[in-house]
Amino acid sequence: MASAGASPLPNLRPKHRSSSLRFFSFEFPYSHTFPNLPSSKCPCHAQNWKPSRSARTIAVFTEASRYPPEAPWKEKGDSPSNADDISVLNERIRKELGKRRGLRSGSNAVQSADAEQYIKTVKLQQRVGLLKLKGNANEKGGFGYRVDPYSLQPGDYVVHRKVGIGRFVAIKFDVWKSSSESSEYVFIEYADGMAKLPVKQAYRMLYRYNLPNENRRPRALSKLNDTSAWEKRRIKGKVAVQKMVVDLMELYLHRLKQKRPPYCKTPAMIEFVSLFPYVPTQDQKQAFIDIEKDLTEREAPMDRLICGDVGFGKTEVALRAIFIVVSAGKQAMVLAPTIVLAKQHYDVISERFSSYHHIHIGLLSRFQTKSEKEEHLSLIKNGDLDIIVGTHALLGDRVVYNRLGLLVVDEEQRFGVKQKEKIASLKTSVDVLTLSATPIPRTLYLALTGFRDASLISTPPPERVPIKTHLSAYSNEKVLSAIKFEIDRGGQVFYVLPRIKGLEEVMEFLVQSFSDIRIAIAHGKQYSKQLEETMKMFALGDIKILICTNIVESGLNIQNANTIIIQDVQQFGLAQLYQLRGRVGRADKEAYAFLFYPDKELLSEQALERLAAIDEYQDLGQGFQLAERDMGIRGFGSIFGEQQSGDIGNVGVDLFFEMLFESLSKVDEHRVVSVPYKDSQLDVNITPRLSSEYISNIKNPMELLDEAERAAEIDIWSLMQFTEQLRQQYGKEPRPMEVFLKKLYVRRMAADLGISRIYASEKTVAMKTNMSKKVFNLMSEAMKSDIHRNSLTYTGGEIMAELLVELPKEQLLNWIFQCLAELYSSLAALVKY
Ligand SMILES: Nc1ncnc2c1ncn2[C@@H]1O[C@H](COP(=O)(O)OP(=O)(O)OP(=O)(O)O)[C@@H](O)[C@H]1O
Repeated sequence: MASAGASPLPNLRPKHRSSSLRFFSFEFPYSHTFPNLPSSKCPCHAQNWKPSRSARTIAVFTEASRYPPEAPWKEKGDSPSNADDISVLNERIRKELGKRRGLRSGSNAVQSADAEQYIKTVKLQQRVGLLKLKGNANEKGGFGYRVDPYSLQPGDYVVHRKVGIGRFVAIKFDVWKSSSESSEYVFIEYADGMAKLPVKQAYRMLYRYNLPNENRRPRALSKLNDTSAWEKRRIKGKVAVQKMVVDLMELYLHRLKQKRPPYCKTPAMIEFVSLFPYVPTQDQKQAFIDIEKDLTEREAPMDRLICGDVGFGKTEVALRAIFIVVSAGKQAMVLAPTIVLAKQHYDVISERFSSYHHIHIGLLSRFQTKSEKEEHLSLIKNGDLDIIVGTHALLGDRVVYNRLGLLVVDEEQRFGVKQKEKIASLKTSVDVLTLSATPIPRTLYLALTGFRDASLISTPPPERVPIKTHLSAYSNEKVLSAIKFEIDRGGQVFYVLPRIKGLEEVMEFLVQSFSDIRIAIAHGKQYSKQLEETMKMFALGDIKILICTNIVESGLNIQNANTIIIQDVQQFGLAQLYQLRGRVGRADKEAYAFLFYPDKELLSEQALERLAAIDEYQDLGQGFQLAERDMGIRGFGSIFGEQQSGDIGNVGVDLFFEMLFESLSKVDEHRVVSVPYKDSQLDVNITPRLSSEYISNIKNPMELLDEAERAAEIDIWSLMQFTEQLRQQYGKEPRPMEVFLKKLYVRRMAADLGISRIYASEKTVAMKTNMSKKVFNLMSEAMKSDIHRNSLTYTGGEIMAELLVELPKEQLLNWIFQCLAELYSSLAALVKY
């Protein structure tokens, strides 16, 4: 049987275009494609096509069909084939739905009843989370992200929910127009004037304008007298937030549909647990319970995020998950972002599993020779390795697993787009545990309760002491005395620079003073063997001082290294600095971080602010506060993916978060219940007559029309595929056919939007719908065309449109098509079950 998805079939062109092209007849007995039409190269192609059972002869040619054939029936006034309404809509559908369909097969992935139950559970769980947040409300002035106006400094950028981005000037006493009493006002500069806001109102409406990237500033200030541009940005942000939430929810629902038998609770676990040399913290205990439940009580594969500050003990959580899976005879893969970290994980795992001789552990690394690598690949394939550790190389096609059960991903945000896609595709078939050292704000975590499986480790292991951080201008003496102190107490030192250039110079300087100890250089451009050797010797304690770049940034755990010196600290980002500092203080010894800048005079205001923050947040676990203030967005990235920075840029992080909370807590209100296609009625009396020229060119025209109807009945994706392929084969259709197709699109879109009937009377178009007013508001707000938006109103169960004039039938159909297409573009932001 020919498989359309696997090998693209040759493309079709109509017979009348044969002159310059080689074409031949092709007997095509039974295919996944629909009759007469060719397969496209789309990976999702033909997913929904029910094959026609009859054998048929089709024309095939060898040239790619990038250029749709020119249609002989093209009429004056026809829109060019690549920019008409249908192709614009098709393109959008492909863009918006394509990715999701790659991840989820079938359009009815989740049954409405399942979804209902799930939404209920989520709401319940979330209420608990939100209650906890409200419990903290007094300390933080509510769980919103609004700013305390008194904390603003002149020049700070702020966002007013209704007006947009401005610059804070001052808080001063002033009088309100007619009143003689003076009170305090917040003065904000906008592009076209100064706004004066009562302090009380400022508390309700103002946000700080933060961006994920600390160096970015808003492109322009908003205008007081024309808020339309701001309004557009705000709505864009709101819809983006909604889409993210719905996407998260759909992924979750989809995953719940996947099934695998739960793992057995193994008695051997008791022994494994007893071999952990520490008393776990409360948060660790909870995380152990969470993963054990995921693996042994649930049928849906696990997709849990273990989120915790640097050095707070996430690794043990992963080790226990690995133990459960491996004890059941499955393989576990541990994926690390760098080879140095992969090696460290390998060492830790080998040590922790050292009493289990039957569990075989392997490290796939670029340090290995070709034959070593081949050997490892065959061990993995034959199932002779139970735990496989490595970098992204483990995701390559050459790595064939025997019975992969668990994937542990360390610091997923550090992998590339392709690798993340691969990880996402694995999530439907294996259990996945993701470790993230980037703290997520507690508020975000609690608000997400129920939407994303996450365990938060926010308490440090006992006896951990805060890292003593010293920030000062560079001096040789300070460097030497810090190193001397550490070496004298038997410890080791990280010496970090922002660039490779300069490492040698530091080396020369240090060997003069510490000639009797081993000092080495490490950076990412070194030969792998050399780097491996250096890291190994540093881990063993043979090397006492490691001069390096931020290659040591995340995850490295060397308990005896308790002093870190960071030179040219102003060149590092706050998050990076936080991670770097976390390399020390990973045991119960007091640890020190010395942060040196060259000369305070040379530092920008921003750099000073950043450094002040790292200085301020020295206590253990303050990473979370830091996250809340400056890098919440990174933690946010590990929950939602990183693509949203553009949307966030529109409104700033704080307002974006607030919108996110609103959207999360209202997810059940933003729900569209589709109606069956057959029940969606279009009462616009227009019957297109296909020309004989067009019909004569088509084999089985009646069947083609039936196919179109069937495609529309399946879903919009199928209808899009149908029209695209029709055009590939026959060129842009003549107007009557376009009308026919548009009617199908209108009914399909209407059905998806929960619209059961569309009818017109003089200048009025009415659409009977089950959608709520809230949903209608969201959809119409997001409409790009003012004309469409302004003409629509919602009155209990009906959307009414008032047109300026009564339109002829065909134009009316076009209007309805456009209007629905606009409403349709918000569908991704709505729950659709
Ligand atoms: N409950 C505990 N009590 C004392 N020490 C612990 C405890 N849990 C873990 N540790 C130790 O703390 C150190 C840091 O733990 P681990 O490497 O798991 O941190 P992590 O959260 O993975 O940090 P990173 O994000 O930096 O990788 C390890 O040496 C580990 O053995």
